[in-house]
Amino acid sequence: MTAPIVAAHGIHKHFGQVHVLKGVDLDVAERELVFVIGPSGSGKSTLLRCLNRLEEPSSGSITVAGIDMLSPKTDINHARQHIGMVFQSFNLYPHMTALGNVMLALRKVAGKSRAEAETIARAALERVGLAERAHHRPAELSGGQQQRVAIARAIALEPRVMLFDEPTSALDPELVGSVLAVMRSLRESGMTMIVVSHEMGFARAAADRVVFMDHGLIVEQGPPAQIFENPAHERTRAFIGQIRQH
Ligand SMILES: Nc1ncnc2c1ncn2[C@@H]1O[C@H](COP(=O)(O)OP(=O)(O)OP(=O)(O)O)[C@@H](O)[C@H]1O
Repeated sequence: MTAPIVAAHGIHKHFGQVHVLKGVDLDVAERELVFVIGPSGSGKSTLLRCLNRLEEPSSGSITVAGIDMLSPKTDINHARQHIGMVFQSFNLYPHMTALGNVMLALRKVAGKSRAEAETIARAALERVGLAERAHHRPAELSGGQQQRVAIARAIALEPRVMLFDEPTSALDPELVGSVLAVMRSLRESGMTMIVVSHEMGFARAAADRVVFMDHGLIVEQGPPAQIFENPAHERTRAFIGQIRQH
């Protein structure tokens, strides 16, 4: 691997007495799409949240796009511009339009002028297929459209890496495809992505690597075909069997 764009080494995270991440190492190459799977409570969300320091790791090192994320000298708000994050719940401001939500991030986080922010926000909404809905409020949009606004808000900041935490699990099944299509086009444009999700079809089609986490550790990783069809570990096999039944 050439120098990884995300390098997380020896990550531990405790919540009080609970040891949630127990020494996770994850290197991600530029343009790679890494899928993270694992049982509920295995630490997948916590790992993503440590990568952009929404959570403070108890120990370890994290570098993203050359920035030492854990250094006290790092301006974390500035650093987060490089790491877009999309959550299960879209976290849009309900009183603002789609355009307003995307513009707010550009104005507050990137310090863009109103005119600049509007131009960039419109282009980002276009990219997720929502140019026509720019003036709709979240309540006037489907869940899939709201999630696409959230993606537009993140990509408008031109991040180097995108983190997705169960981006489709709050959506009605018929809306999942539209969000996956946007993720696929991002992937095709060369975006580096780390995706926590159980969308195995998408993982098979788009992921370079699947990482299986259990009890705060990466148990096994490899290409999707290997992890889904021929996992080496009993725990991976049991988990894949479970998600297949859903
Ligand atoms: N802020 C917090 N305070 C205390 N415990 C937490 C906190 N956040 C997460 N945990 C605990 O850390 C463990 C891992 O949670 P995490 O959300 O990372 O798991 P996950 O693999 O993403 O699970 P899921 O698939 O259910 O989202 C869980 O036991 C959870 O209860």
